[in-house]
Amino acid sequence: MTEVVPITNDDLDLHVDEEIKKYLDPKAPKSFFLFAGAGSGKTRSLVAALDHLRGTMGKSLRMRGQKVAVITYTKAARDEIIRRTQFDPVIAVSTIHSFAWSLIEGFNHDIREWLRVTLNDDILDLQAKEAKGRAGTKASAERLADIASKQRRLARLDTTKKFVYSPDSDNRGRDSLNHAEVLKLAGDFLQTKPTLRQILRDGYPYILVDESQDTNRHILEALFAFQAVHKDEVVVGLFGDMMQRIYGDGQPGLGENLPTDWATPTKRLNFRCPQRVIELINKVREATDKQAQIPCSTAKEGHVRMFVFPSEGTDKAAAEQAICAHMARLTTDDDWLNEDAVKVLILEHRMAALRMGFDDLLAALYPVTQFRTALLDGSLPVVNFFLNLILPLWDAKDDKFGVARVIRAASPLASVSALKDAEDQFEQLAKAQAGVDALVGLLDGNPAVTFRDVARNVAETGLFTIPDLLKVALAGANIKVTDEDEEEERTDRDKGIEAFLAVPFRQVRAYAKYVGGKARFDTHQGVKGLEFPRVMVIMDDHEARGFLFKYDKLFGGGAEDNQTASTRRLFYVTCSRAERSLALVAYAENPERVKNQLLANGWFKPEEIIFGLPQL
Ligand SMILES: Nc1ncnc2c1ncn2[C@@H]1O[C@H](COP(=O)(O)OP(=O)(O)OP(=O)(O)O)[C@@H](O)[C@H]1O
Repeated sequence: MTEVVPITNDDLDLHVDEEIKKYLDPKAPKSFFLFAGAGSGKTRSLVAALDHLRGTMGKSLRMRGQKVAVITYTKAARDEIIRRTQFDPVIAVSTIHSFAWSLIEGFNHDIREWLRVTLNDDILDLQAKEAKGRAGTKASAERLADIASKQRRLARLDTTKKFVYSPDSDNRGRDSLNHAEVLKLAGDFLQTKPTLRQILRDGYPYILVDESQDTNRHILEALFAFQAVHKDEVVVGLFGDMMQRIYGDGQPGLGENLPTDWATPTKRLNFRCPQRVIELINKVREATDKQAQIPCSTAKEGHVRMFVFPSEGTDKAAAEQAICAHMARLTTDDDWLNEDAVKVLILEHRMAALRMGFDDLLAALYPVTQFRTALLDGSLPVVNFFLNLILPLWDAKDDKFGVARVIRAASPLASVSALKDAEDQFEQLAKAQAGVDALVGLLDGNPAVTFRDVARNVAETGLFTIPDLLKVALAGANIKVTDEDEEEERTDRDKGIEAFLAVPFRQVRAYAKYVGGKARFDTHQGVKGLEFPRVMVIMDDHEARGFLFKYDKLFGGGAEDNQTASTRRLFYVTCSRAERSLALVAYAENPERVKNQLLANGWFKPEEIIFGLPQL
């Protein structure tokens, strides 16, 4: 095992930031591609570049009405960069979807014609498939429905005056564009419309893209085309790491065959991880581009342990608790015993839901495609009725001011107009109080109360206005479905809400913690760009039921294919989040095979691999 030795000179990569400053010189702009390993300070270099631009160019950019465009992968990353650049309006930070929409919004005629061609092509394609396929099958029924829906949309095009889009919603309106269309439209328009390229050049002479290994390929290709035409007037700067490409949207060979006028600075240090973690991620990376990182001078030795359990028959909660205790002893870091101080990475939201206790809630609503995004970001109205009104009210039951706050803000019984119209205001307020008492009476000491019980209770007292979708579900609650055909006719949405209403109300608390970002759990994919002192990575193919990633295959010496490669990249991302110590937990179908492979591939020392419950 090649040991990594910390560097004595942490300035090894300092020249990169200086070079970037030169590329940003408006008299000699040079586009660049800064690709480097995890924790090497790419985001830091991005912020340094922005600070430099604000300091040297801020005034002239403002005078010309220009801005620096920064494209981030997530909203959280966007907010972080906005914060780190002190909310300076000259820095326009957006996610790829907002950026794309800002380019094409208002080009209604061009959008219409683009959609006309695209929809026609799609319909022809589907019709050809239908002609070849078998009639009467599920696939055929879906194809026919798809054709009909595209034809309806086509017929509507001429009456659509203005196309609308929101980067943060499901865009289900008549005149809405969907997320994929907006990215493709922006990509196509930028490639084919010189006017749009000029608008972009005049508005944004600097375009910096973070996490560009995962940035949508249509937009990246268009940015390359844009840069090629305006290379002496603009700078496009791409930041990223191909080893951290974990979404399918990016450009696979990004960085290969870069135009010769692009600069390619790189960084070799890792400022985040301890030595042992860097040694591991260098090994993991060996199978791809062999880029090895060097620890910075202050890097501690650090700890890594790999725990392997059979996927069947293991009490996972107990195992994970024992691992925390073991890690606390091994690292002499008692924060491993503090739930809130350990970041636990799971593959699927379901794995967090099971561990936290909102699995029924998730299982009911997650399958409803139109609900999914809102469910995971905490903005789904049918759940938020319980989350934002009922839960805070119940929590405030012993605090009369707290109760009054919720009631005044949201109860129609205590609204200004209700009180004004009431003959007797005290009587009116007593009605609201009776509603509160009925609700608290139902919830107190009664863990089995379901969302439906709560909704009915509130509907009876009129304490809050029930969202329409819940009203629909309550209306149908007593009607039994008589046969399979009838069941088929019901929408997934209605079935999902019905299942949700049968779930115990108390699951909403754990759900609130998870979507509020306060849980110790996060997904493997969701922590890209972040860092935590103690990281536990849970790898459980069976529980995750995923088909994109398979840890059994990565650890068990399976064939080297796309799935193994993407799992290896995901593993690299998760391991490289650790600032101090790292516990890896694999629930394997064949622990014996995993054991032999792990011992053979040299990623871990024998004493770092633990089978079954660790001894304290
Ligand atoms: N030159 C430096 N001196 C001291 N600390 C640094 C330096 N560069 C980066 N860091 C620190 O190292 C950590 C990782 O930096 P950063 O998040 O910018 O890396 P990254 O390359 O964007 O990582 P990743 O690709 O893993 O998301 C941060 O805590 C950052 O403050």
